[in-house]
Amino acid sequence: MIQHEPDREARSPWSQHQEGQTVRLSPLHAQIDHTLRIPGSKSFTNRALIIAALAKGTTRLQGVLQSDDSYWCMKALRELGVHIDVDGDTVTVQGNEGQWAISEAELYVGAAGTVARFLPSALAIGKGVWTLKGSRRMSERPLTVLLNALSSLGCDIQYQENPGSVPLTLQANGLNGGEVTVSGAVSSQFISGLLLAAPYAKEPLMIRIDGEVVQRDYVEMTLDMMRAFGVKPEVQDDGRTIAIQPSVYEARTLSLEPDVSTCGYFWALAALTNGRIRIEGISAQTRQPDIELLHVLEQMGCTITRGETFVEVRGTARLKGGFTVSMQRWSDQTLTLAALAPFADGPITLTDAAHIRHHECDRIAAICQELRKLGIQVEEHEDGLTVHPGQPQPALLDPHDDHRMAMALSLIGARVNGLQIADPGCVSKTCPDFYERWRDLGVGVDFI
Ligand SMILES: O=C(O)C1=C[C@@H](OP(=O)(O)O)[C@@H](O)[C@H](O)C1
Ligand SMILES: C=C(OP(=O)(O)O)C(=O)O
Repeated sequence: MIQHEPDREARSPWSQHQEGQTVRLSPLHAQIDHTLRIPGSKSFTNRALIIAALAKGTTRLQGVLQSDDSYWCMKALRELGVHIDVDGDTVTVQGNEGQWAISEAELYVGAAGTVARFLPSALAIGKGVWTLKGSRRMSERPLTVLLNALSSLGCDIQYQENPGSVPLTLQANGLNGGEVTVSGAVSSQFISGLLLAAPYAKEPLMIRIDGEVVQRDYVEMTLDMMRAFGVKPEVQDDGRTIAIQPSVYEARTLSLEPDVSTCGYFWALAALTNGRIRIEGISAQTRQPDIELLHVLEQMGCTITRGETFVEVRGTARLKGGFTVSMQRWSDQTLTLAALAPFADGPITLTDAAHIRHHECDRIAAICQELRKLGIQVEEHEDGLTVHPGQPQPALLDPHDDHRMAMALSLIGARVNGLQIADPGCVSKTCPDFYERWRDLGVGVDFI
């Protein structure tokens, strides 16, 4: 029934659903008119945790996300001897000034791209031997570009199964400085990973970026977070070269923004059901690239109010389609738009997102497959898809063990009676209580 067996080991204790569950959704019983708060950004959470671990002093983070991705990040850091105290969404981290207390350990990164791509460089600055393991899917996701860069800077990497992927053993004796060239054409996280550790290289490190970077704003988020902890990256050559002097992160007290990628599902729900959703604690000026969704919702006929500390979306009786949009900068919302598209009055084409074939699943193939199960006409392209207007028919859908597939497809369940999604627990990667939130907004949610 479900083709893509979930990798249960990658679900953390913060996951809220049991094995074998399916969720059955039914349309809203009243129009949505709500103000919400959304948990902290996964991207800021894991950047802040890793920097705080490397910092001098005790950092206090507020608005930390509690989900699988942040759980595996904290667990790995704890296994490296970092003291982390969690009190709700407030987390205190005692920094190690770049010296890992435990010099031999096996670390599990789960299905978290941020942990798999940020931890190797942070380990490479230390002295020790560490084994990195991850979910089944993680061993298929690209890592070679980052690992080659680390090898060229003096880190020894042995692969246990396939060259260029986890599981692997990393033997480090400090990260050399100098120059390294890295491509961000498949993932921006390779560049972010190198940057996060760069202040602790033995000599100044110059990172040269080769070619176009997908989702470049995530690199800017990394640079912003480094600056917030007192390190001053020197960005030159239109952002293509970044120099980092040997320096130390200084502990801070920081409040993290809500996760705009998660906000996207809630704004899209208002768009789709002609409702109103205001999300507090976020400004449209955020660095998080998925905020771009607002422009497309506007183009589709929604009304957006951008306050200083909130963003509100009001839906429309008929969504407008008939356009093409490049998802290169904010591709985590590709699935959200693909799920809205059948309800628009013209086809929607999403382009420049070939890299999402390397995310939690091959997202382009997966969304096409699932939309077709609903009777929707879809064309798959190498770098995206075209979705045609149609009336989705209820079906049992497979989220391919991908949180964003489940959350995006759940939008359709707010309009189509009896839509079922297998393994709803996969939402715990970034939003463990997604279905409870959906239910609180009036969508019918039954676990069967
Ligand atoms: O650095 C980050 O926090 C992220 C970078 C992006 O990944 P890629 O650059 O690998 O596409 C994004 O899709 C992911 O959800 C978070
Ligand atoms: C691509 C994603 O995650 P990761 O950090 O694992 O790359 C995502 O959350 O959509």
